[in-house]
Amino acid sequence: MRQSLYDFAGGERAFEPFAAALHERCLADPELNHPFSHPGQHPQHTQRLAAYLAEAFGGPASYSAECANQSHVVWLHAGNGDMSDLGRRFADCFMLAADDAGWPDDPEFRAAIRAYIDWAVDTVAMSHPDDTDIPSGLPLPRWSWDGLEREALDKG
Ligand code: HEM
Repeated sequence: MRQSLYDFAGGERAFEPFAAALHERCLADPELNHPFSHPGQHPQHTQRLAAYLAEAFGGPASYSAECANQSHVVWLHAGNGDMSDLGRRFADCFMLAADDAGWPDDPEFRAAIRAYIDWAVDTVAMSHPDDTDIPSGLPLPRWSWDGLEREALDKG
């Protein structure tokens, strides 16, 4: 079986540096820094984001086991109105963070993670701009070289 995106990125050690770089990139962006500068954000933000992304890319299901489910993450981003420009900026930061963290610059890998983040921006961050009424118990979506793993979604 083909290596997961998680393993290809570098496995366990690859995700915290990536999440830290992504957070730095967001803070350095003139628009994106606002949502990330609100008080009361989770003190373990970077670690939780790292665990979420590791699981999304085929790593261990630690975020689902120890943190929360997809419903919570969608809810965190819901009800903020039109964020389309922020979404595009976030996706750009995501790709720059891959460089910052020294992730492989293999073109197929980069295309797979670009496809993921474009999809995730729509699904996670912008699916509920005007309400916070999120279906409960949504499983964390897994992404592979071929895109969304629907089977994982169906199984929950
Ligand atoms: C428009 C783009 C986005 C903005 C402005 C944004 C903003 C935020 C903010 C402000 C937080 C911190 C919430 C808190 O701790 O109170 C957060 C947490 C988080 N975001 Fe985003 N986000 C965006 C896109 C995304 C995307 C596309 C994903 C998924 C790939 C994502 C995954 C997460 C995760 C996993 C957390 C941490 C949840 C936890 O603490 O358990 N975000 N986001």
